[in-house]
Order: sequence, then C-alpha cells, then structure tokens
Amino acid sequence: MNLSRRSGVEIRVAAPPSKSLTHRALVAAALADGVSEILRPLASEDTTLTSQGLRALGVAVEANGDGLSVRGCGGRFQTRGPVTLDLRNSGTSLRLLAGVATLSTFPVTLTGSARMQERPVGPLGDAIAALGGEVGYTVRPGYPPITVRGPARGGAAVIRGDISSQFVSSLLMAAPCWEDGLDLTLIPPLVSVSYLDLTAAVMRSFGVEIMREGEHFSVSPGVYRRRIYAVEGDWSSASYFFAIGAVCGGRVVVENLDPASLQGDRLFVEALEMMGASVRYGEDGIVLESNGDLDGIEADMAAAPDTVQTLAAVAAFARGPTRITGIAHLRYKESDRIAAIERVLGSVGARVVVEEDAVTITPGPLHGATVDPENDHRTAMSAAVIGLGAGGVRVTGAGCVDKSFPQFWNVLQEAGLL
Ligand SMILES: O=C(O)C1=C[C@@H](OP(=O)(O)O)[C@@H](O)[C@H](O)C1
Ligand SMILES: C=C(OP(=O)(O)O)C(=O)O
Repeated sequence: MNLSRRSGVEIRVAAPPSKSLTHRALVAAALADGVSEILRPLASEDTTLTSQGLRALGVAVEANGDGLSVRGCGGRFQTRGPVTLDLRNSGTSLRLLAGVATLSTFPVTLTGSARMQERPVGPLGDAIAALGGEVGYTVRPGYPPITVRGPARGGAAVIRGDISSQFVSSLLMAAPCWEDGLDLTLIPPLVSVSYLDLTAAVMRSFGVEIMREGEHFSVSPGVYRRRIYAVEGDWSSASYFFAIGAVCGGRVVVENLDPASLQGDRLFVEALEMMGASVRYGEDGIVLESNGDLDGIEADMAAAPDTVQTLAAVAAFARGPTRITGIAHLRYKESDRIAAIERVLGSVGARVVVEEDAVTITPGPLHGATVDPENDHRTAMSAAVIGLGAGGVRVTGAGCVDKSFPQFWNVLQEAGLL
C-alpha cells in the first residue's frame, strides 16, 4: 500500500464495531441459558476465531442478518472428545477461551501462530490450576500450546497484573460457571485495566454478579442470562482517523463511538488535545480539528496499550519530544511493539530512545520509507498515519489489518486518502 502526503483533510468515517466487546459478548452468550443475539458484531479475523473456537466447543454460532445468533450451553460445553483450538494470532481469543475451557468435559488444547507461541499464558495457567483445573504445556512451560482440563471448582486465587489483563478477564468470565465462584486478587502494577471494566460490564449485562474493590474481584456462582447485545464502536480502530486529522491538519468526524464508553482508548483523543488538536463530542460523531501544529507531551498509556503506536506516529510530527510511559507490556503483543516503534519511526527519520517502560520520540526531518509491519495490524495502521503525514511511505503485507479492521484500507480509499 502506498501513502502520499495529504494536508487539510476533510473526512467523515464510521468506527467499526469493538473487537474487545465482540469477543466478550460471544463468550458470555456462549455460556448463557438460551439463544442470544449479538447485533453489529465486528467481522474480523480475530472475532471469527473466537466464534470458531466456541463452535468447536459445541456452541451454535450462526449468522443472523448483520448479527450473530448464539445458542448458549448454560455453563457446560457439550464436547464429545478432546478439542484442539488454533487461535492463530488472537491473544484475546486464546486467553478468554483458556479460562472457559475448564467448562468442557474433555481436555481442550489452545494453540496459535509461531508468534502466539511466544506470548505468555503461564500466570493464567497457574491460576486455573490453583482453582482446580488441570493445565499442561506441550512445548514450552508457560506458553501456548496449553492444554486445560476441567472441571475447576473456583474459589480464591492470586494473579500478577503486569503482563496481560486478558488473564484476569479469562478467569472472571469463566467464574460464574464454577461451583465456588471466584475471589481474585491482582498483584500490582496493573496494566490494561480498562479492559477489566469492559469484561465486568459485559458480564453484568448478561446478568451475572461481579464486584470489584481496588485490586480485588469477586464473582458469585450464577447463570449468564441470554440477551440481545449491541456492540458499540471501537475507539482503538478510530484512533488512526483522529491521528490522520492531527498530523495532516483539517477536520475528521468519526461516527459510531460512545462518548461515555468504558474503552480505555478513549484516552487517545485526550492525548491529541494535549498536543494541540481540538476535540468536540458532537451530536453525530466525535469531531477533531487540527491545524497540524502539535506539541510534544508526556503520556502514561498503561491503560490504553493499543493506541500507543498511533500516539508514537503522531509524536513524530510534533514540535518537541514526546515521552510515552507504562508500555513494558507492549513487548508481549502480536510483535514486540516497542521494537516496532523504534524500527518504523527510525526508518522515517524520527529519533526513538527506548527505556524498560517508556519510549521518547524526538521528531526529525521526516522522509519516506518502506515499512514491513511484520504481521502486526497496529504497526501497519500507524504506518499509514505516518505515510499520510509525511508522504512516500509504502506498507508491505498490508492485509494484516484483517485481524481487527478488515475494512481499514477501503475506508481510507473511500475517504479519498489513498
Ligand atoms: O481484553 C482485551 O480485549 C484486550 C486487552 C489488551 O491486552 P493486554 O491485557 O494483554 O494488554 C489489548 O491490548 C488487546 O488488544 C485486547
Ligand atoms: C493486542 C491485540 O490483540 P490480541 O492480544 O487479542 O492479539 C491488539 O489488537 O492490538
């Protein structure tokens, strides 16, 4: 994909449905006591992997118009033998399904791409074992492939919070179906905490009880109630459009976003405001205006990991350095995203200094480059932002956006930006 420099953009786009909420709604509906309807789910590689995984566990997930109809299993998967799930590159699918695999009568092996086999799952495995499940690893302890065998009783467990919130979401979502529910204590520091709010919100909307006090969660044994669930728009996917407005200058309107959303990536537009863009929550969308003059900032992005690369891309266009903190856990994503920031921004002329938990980006005269996103969708989409701001950027392997946002390049084309 070739990106040329644009300035003074005027675009109106709709955010695609939320990936995180689609995964969660599928899992909750699969555990519920009847047929649920999921309206406006995200159609993407990763959410399809969650649907396929649930089907392999015996749950009927069927297209119903634009939505999905899910016949819940009532808390026990009716498997007829051992199951192997290939969740490819989807961390959320693998981690969420590892917890609910304790609800299968037969062992479930969860595996994925070569990169997925480098993404940790050990703290989740240890917690499942402490709660009464059986856990084994066939290649490397603590990494997929992981085999989970239920039943788990539930009860009390402790888990570290600094690697991935998905471990916690996984235990929380399975917990209502365990005899003793769950009392879970998280060991700080906590990363990606906003995703735990999303998990709790979806669980509550499917009728189960979950309480949080600081670092402590408790979930009572209970039943997910079937329901009609409409998926709101995705603030992470929307970040690329806001970023384009900020670096190119002009006016960008993004529709289909809830201004009161619990999604942590809502923080991203606040970062752009600090950099000098103006943001208004209008009747028919979120409106960003910018004259392209941006200041460098300091931002703690621990709660919003998926927009760190978008912010790093914008930082390359600011007047001074930007320091982004709270990001050590980006090393465990689809790629090592701290290395990706250093590599991509370095290749277009910005200077990047990496620390254990931070990066500092110092803008320089920018020039074009060929960017290989190394199969990381967020690297590809943030490279598009750099390309539209600086020009002369070619993104190879552009199809990797299918993971979370298959329409990304089409939306740019329809907006007249390609
Ligand atoms: O639970 C979720 O839906 C997600 C949690 C985050 O991961 P970590 O908790 O591993 O940081 C985020 O990066 C991922 O894209 C989606
Ligand atoms: C990290 C991501 O997803 P996952 O962990 O589900 O692979 C992402 O979408 O940026």
